[in-house]
Parts: sequence; C-alpha cells; structure tokens
Amino acid sequence: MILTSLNLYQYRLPLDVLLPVGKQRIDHRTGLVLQACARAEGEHRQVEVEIAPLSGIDIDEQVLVGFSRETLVQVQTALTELLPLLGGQHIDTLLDYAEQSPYPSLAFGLSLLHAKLMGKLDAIRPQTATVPLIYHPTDAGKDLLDNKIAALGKHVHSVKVKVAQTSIEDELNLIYGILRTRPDLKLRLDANRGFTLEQAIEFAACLPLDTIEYIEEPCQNPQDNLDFYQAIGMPYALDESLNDPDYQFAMHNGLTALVIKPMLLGSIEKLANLIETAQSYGVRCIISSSLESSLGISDLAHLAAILTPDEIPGLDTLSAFSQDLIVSSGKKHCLTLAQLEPIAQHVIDSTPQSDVGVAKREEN
Ligand SMILES: O=C(O)CCC(=O)c1ccccc1C(=O)O
Ligand SMILES: [Mg+2]
Repeated sequence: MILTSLNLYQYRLPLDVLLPVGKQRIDHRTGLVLQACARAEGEHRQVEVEIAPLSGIDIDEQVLVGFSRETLVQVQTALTELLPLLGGQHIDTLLDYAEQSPYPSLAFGLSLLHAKLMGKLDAIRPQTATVPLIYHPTDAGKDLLDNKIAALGKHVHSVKVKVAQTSIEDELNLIYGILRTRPDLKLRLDANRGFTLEQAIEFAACLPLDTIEYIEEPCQNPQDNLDFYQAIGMPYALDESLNDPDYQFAMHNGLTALVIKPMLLGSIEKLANLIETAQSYGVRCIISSSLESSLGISDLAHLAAILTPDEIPGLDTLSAFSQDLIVSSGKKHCLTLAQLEPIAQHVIDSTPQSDVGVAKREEN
C-alpha cells in the first residue's frame, strides 16, 4: 500500500470547563490532524489521526510541566519536513519514521496512522466504558461534583479522583462523600506527585484501604513510593514516571498498575512491549487520555480494546470540550477537516505514467 497524499491541519478547541494537567489547569487544547490517503490494487483508503503533545501553557500562562517534552511547533516542523519524504512511499515507511522520531507524540501518531491504514482499528469494537474522572475544576462548585457522583450509572464500579490538589481535609471530605453516596465504588486516586512521603502516609492512613484500587504517583519523589507502600500497604500506580525517556519497567513491591498515555509514550509497538512486560509481572495497564479531542479519544478506545481488553480505560475527559473533532461523540458541533487550518500538504500525481511528487506548502 502506497501513500498518495498527506495533509496536515491544526486545530484549537476551547474547553467549556477547565481540565487538569497535574496541578495545572488548561482552558483550551491545540493539536494537529494528519490525514493520509493510500492506494493498493485499486483499493483506496483515507484516514486521519490526531497528534497533540500535552505541552503549552496553562490558564496562568505558565508552561505545562511533567507531560510532553516536545512542543506543538517542534512536532509541526518535523512533520512538515517529513511529508515530502513519505509521499509515494510504502505505508511501512511510517513505522520506520515512528521508531526514529525523538518525539513520542509523533511516533505514536505515525504508528497509529499505519494501523488505521491497515484497517487494524476497524476490526474491533471500541471499549465504550470509561472510568469517570472526578476533580475540582476551579471554575465549578461542589454542586457540580455532587451531581456528577449522583448521576453515575450502576454499571460504574470505579472512579478516578484527583487528590493532593487542595487541603487534606477537603479531599478526605470529598472521598467520604463519594463513598457515602456510592459505598459500592472502588477508587483510583491520583496524586500527580503532589505529596511528600509524610503527607502521602498521613492522607492514605485516613482512608479505608479496601476501597482504594491504587493511588497514582503518591510521592513528590517517586523513590519514596516504596516507603509509602511499606508504611501503609496502599497499592500505587506509575504515570508521570513513564514519561521519562529513560524509563524502563522495574517491578517493586506495591506497584499495581501503569497508567499508559500513548500520546506521551510513543509508538504502538513500544506501548505493546511495555504492556506485555508489565503484565508478565501481574501489573495492570490502564490506557488513559492525554486530553485529546474526540478523534484521538475514539482511537484510544479502539486501542484499549486491542491492547488491554480486560481493563476499563481512563478516557473521561471529553465532556470538557466545546466541540467534537472529525469523529462525533454526540456533541452538537463536530468540526470537519474543511474547517481546520491547513498547514502542509503533499500530493503524489497518481496517473500511472508519472511518479513525480508535487510538494505544496502553505506558510501561516
Ligand atoms: O487517567 C484518566 O482517567 C484521565 C486522564 C488524566 O487524568 C490525565 C490527563 C492528562 C494529564 C494527566 C492526567 C493524569 O492522570 O494525571
Ligand atoms: Mg495521573
């Protein structure tokens, strides 16, 4: 299968409510959409992927830290240079560039584009269940949270709650409030490295252990996670730790889950290897959102069904988005490609006599 055209677009979507990025908050999301067409023996395929590194600035104009290291501009520049090299090539070339790219978001996007052109995502029903995300939006009150908890369906068995954001007292109240409303729920807590070892122990000691599935990144210094587990016996999960380019899976007491954010980690092959290694030690792998638009979330729901069929992914981040992008999640408005800003384009003349590539590039 040969790549016959590639089109790159940029999107910018305002959010209706703030979304958490660790302790920071964002009020809009920007990213890229890469569309590719490929042909083989009369068959023609056209697919789109979202490439949206989780970097940029928060609502206080502070740089987002702890997630993607690459900026949108870096990825956009790399892709603009890559498109002319990809045009006319076999689609497997996408995998070569994915393995070579220093940018995880780009590696993931290129490998996903390959998988979609191969039809690998069509063959499976997406995971429709997701673990609801509960957090304090600084622009919404306690009522909104209470309503969200009261509205959870009976099929929901776990929720994810952001902690280490406000005071320990407020957060214990929130958690006990949730458990009063729904005593059957299990909780996945996420501290985003917000606690010192002492604070993490003090906090966890106030919670009923058997209601907590795990706590993500309890300690500021992840080396303290082991002491945390030894002191309190609460299982923990790693999330930010996986973003370190040198991260290698290592089994430790108390390590129960990896929170896998594909946009931050790299190619599907790399994800699959990490998942296989972790699962061989009995560590659960939870595919999770990096705050992608509906296009990216839909692909993650398909990938979760393929890579982690026994787990419910953490993809409950779309409700904050004002509009859908390319793929409808049921919102009133769904932006189409024609409504996005084109950044770069590369078309191969597909008449049989000619193999000449024509590159067009628009500066913005
Ligand atoms: O994991 C989930 O369920 C939702 C996604 C989420 O919480 C998140 C999204 C973007 C950046 C960081 C995080 C996080 O897990 O801390
Ligand atoms: Mg987390």
